[in-house]
Amino acid sequence: MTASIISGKKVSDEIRGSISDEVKELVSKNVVPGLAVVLVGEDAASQVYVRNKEKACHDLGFYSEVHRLPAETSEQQLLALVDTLNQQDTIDGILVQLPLPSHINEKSVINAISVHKDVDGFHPVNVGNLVIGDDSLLPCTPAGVIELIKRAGVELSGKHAVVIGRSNIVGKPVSLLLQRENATVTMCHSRTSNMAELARQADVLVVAIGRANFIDSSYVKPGAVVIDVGMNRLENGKLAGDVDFESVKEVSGPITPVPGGVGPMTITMLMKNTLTAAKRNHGLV
Ligand SMILES: Nc1nc2c(c(=O)[nH]1)N[C@@H](CN(C=O)c1ccc(C(=O)N[C@@H](CCC(=O)O)C(=O)O)cc1)CN2
Repeated sequence: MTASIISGKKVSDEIRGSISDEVKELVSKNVVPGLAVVLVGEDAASQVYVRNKEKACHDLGFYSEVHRLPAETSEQQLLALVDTLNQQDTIDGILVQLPLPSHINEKSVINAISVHKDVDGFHPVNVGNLVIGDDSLLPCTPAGVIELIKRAGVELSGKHAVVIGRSNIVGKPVSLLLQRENATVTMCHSRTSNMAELARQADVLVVAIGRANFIDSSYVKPGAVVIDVGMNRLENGKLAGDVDFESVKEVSGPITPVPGGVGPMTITMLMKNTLTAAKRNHGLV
């Protein structure tokens, strides 16, 4: 039997509806959440994502600034812009779109963003708070993954979750958030020798490896929930996830599609973080 689809678009629209209502309330108090997005270079995928973020801001009534800088921008020039945005009262959240050109040190840039305006949740202080379980701005894609699982009605407590991939922006934080929901978490990565065997033990399988259609049905326990974080642009221009959707949906439980799954949730969680930052910056929480 074909699996049910977890629609990130549908869940995202529901959450954005709530965000829009909250923004209207804030605006009535003369508070307009402001997001600054910085894009360095001409990476095509990044341009799409930044455009999606800008549109979400406009749709939800946020103030939005997008700074599009040439690829030749120096690290110092970028750091100077971040410093200016840190001090700008109309800006509650700042993000610098990744990846950056190789001559710029990503860690230096992330560290330069004010912790309170770090709506990506990448700053070491926010990451540290995530690790120890303290309140923090959460990284958007991991937070979106958890929200999708919960809204699909999946109980995580006591379940075995297997995360394939250990990146700083997805694999590691999503593993921590799954633990926070009392799942038992196995993290697989490029050096894992028995990945398929471990993946088949998962009640919930989260895949974030950046390899198109890599995970087929041989990695999936019948009925397991499958969350595909992959975002791979194929030579024909189409988007593919890390999961071979057509094969896996015949054995899995609820599964996210690509596009229309985790991607829209990333943007929505960014809007949620920006709203939270705005309320905090104005002493409303
Ligand atoms: N500073 C950041 N950089 C990057 C992040 C991030 O969270 N912060 N994450 C990824 C890219 N990403 C956000 O920027 C992102 C990826 C995909 C989507 C999305 O909406 N995908 C759509 C399809 C879009 C398309 O047509 O290509 C979908 O899956 O339905 C949004 C955001 C790396 N960089």
